[in-house]
Amino acid sequence: MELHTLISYLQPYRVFSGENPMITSIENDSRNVQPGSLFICIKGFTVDGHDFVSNAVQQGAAAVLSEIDIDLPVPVVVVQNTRRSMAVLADAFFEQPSKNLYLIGITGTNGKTTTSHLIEKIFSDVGKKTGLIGTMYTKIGEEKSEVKNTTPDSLTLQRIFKEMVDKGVKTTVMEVSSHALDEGRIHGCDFDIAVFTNLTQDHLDYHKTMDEYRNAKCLLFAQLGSAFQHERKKYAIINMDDQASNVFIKATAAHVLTYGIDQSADLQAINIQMTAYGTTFELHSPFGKHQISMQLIGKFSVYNVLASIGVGIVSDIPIEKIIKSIEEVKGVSGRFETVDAGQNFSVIVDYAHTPDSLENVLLTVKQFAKKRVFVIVGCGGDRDRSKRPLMAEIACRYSSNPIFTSDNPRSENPIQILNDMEAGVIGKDFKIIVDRREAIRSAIHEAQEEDVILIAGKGHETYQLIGDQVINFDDRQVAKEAIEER
Ligand SMILES: CC(=O)N[C@H]1[C@@H](OP(=O)(O)OP(=O)(O)OC[C@H]2O[C@@H](n3ccc(=O)[nH]c3=O)[C@H](O)[C@@H]2O)O[C@H](CO)[C@@H](O)[C@@H]1O[C@H](C)C(=O)N[C@@H](C)C(=O)N[C@H](CCC(=O)O)C(=O)O
Ligand SMILES: Nc1ncnc2c1ncn2[C@@H]1O[C@H](COP(=O)(O)OP(=O)(O)OP(=O)(O)O)[C@@H](O)[C@H]1O
Ligand SMILES: N[C@H](CCC[C@H](N)C(=O)O)C(=O)O
Ligand SMILES: [Mg+2]
Repeated sequence: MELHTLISYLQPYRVFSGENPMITSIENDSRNVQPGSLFICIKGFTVDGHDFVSNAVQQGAAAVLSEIDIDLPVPVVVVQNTRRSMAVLADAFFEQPSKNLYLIGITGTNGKTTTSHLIEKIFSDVGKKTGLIGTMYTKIGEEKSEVKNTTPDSLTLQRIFKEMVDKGVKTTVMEVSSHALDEGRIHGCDFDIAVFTNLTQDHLDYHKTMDEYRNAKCLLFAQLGSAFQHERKKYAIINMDDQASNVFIKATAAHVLTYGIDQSADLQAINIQMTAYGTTFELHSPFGKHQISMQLIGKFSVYNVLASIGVGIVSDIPIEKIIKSIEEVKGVSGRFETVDAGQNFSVIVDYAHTPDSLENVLLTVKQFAKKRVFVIVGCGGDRDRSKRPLMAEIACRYSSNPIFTSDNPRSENPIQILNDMEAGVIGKDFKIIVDRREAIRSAIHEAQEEDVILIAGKGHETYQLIGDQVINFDDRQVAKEAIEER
């Protein structure tokens, strides 16, 4: 695309040089620039992309998008906000790919990955080619690619959408993180459905207050558009049991379908019964009453299922087919995943890394535990410090044998993170074992028949981030090895 055609999508800008080169790619990382690229300089949280402009030009950038006037031998387009402009340009450059996708966005503190997998299954079971974007990977049909963020930056996102469209994807389900919303990573996305799972404390390092965090999440619903737009109906699927539900409803002009357990809602789960092997409940919906018997465990799983059923219903998928898909789901990798190496006690690996998710998962474990409950838990470095004492307190409240350990300390001193956790449980009984492998081994060696060990926080992760090192580490593998050592 010629530079002038591309930048015609922008709001007023200044351009230096009358040249009109052919733009063959857009890049926001100087290290990826090739001859013909438009290099976009982003002022980041750690570095300023404007500082890499000379590298970009040396590597052949055909033009530069900047927030400041720079004297360069290639055309420089100056805009007020390059991050916002990047979303506009990426959408235009890749020919507005999200318009050709049935796009479902999921936001909320917990349950995004789980719910997106449930929704993906519902759609693929009715024969749609699906795409999925989230914490674990990007998936096109069965083909998976690694990701850096839960929600990629706008440029990467539009590139993925374009690849999805080219590969015949019809329905894309994506997790939308609060960081992504705040940074405008999803500007330019034409969503058909937005789902709200829940809002509890996380990421206050970034958003500072719960109000700001909620406002960021609301942006998905504001961006959804009107109830009927571009010949398509738009829906917001909202959890009525969450205190913030009404704020989310007010934020959207789209149609609203609600779900809940405790509050009355369009889709409601009644008479929930749980065993250690699954959950049953009665679904009351606009289509009548249906009995559901699923393999997923916990009240929190019922919420994820209700949200997914809501998406299926507003997408005109017959309710019987939706229910069949849900009942077939065994679980999502690293979410309440059991490790079985022939031992006579239970080991569960779960991705709970917020106070609310830890409480939910421990409450679920306690419902079935016949003997002691061990929990091995840590808190991520360079993340919300204020959740550390809360998570420690929850671990002590609901387990007989809490062990605090490391979970991706990143640039922080692991001992300092553990000190922050300890501040929430002064005078309580717990162990501290800094090395996560040793913490897991200790619990497994101590466990007796019918005890339960919950290993929380890392779920599907296959690494431990210590300083700037990425060390191979998989809770499931480490637990298996420890069981075999016994
Ligand atoms: C704090 C934050 O949100 N940071 C995100 C942000 O980085 P940034 O824009 O500030 O980038 P930066 O590293 O300062 O660099 C600025 C610019 O210089 C460029 N650069 C840099 C070096 C160089 O040699 N040349 C060059 O051109 C960079 O490409 C970039 O364009 O934008 C990047 C691209 O979108 C993200 O990858 C990055 O996420 C970092 C890795 C991160 O840790 N983010 C977390 C907090 C996050 O976003 N998490 C949520 C999930 C939360 C949840 O689900 O619970 C997520 O969506 O992943
Ligand atoms: N609806 C829910 N409500 C509360 N807790 C939940 C819910 N669903 C899952 N959880 C808990 O939260 C953990 C993380 O779930 P999941 O990965 O689906 O959430 P997420 O929103 O994608 O998280 P992230 O913000 O890291 O992407 C699970 O392992 C489980 O302990
Ligand atoms: N999306 C979350 C994942 C946290 C996972 C946990 N293992 C940690 O590293 O804190 C985050 O980036 O805050
Ligand atoms: Mg996720």
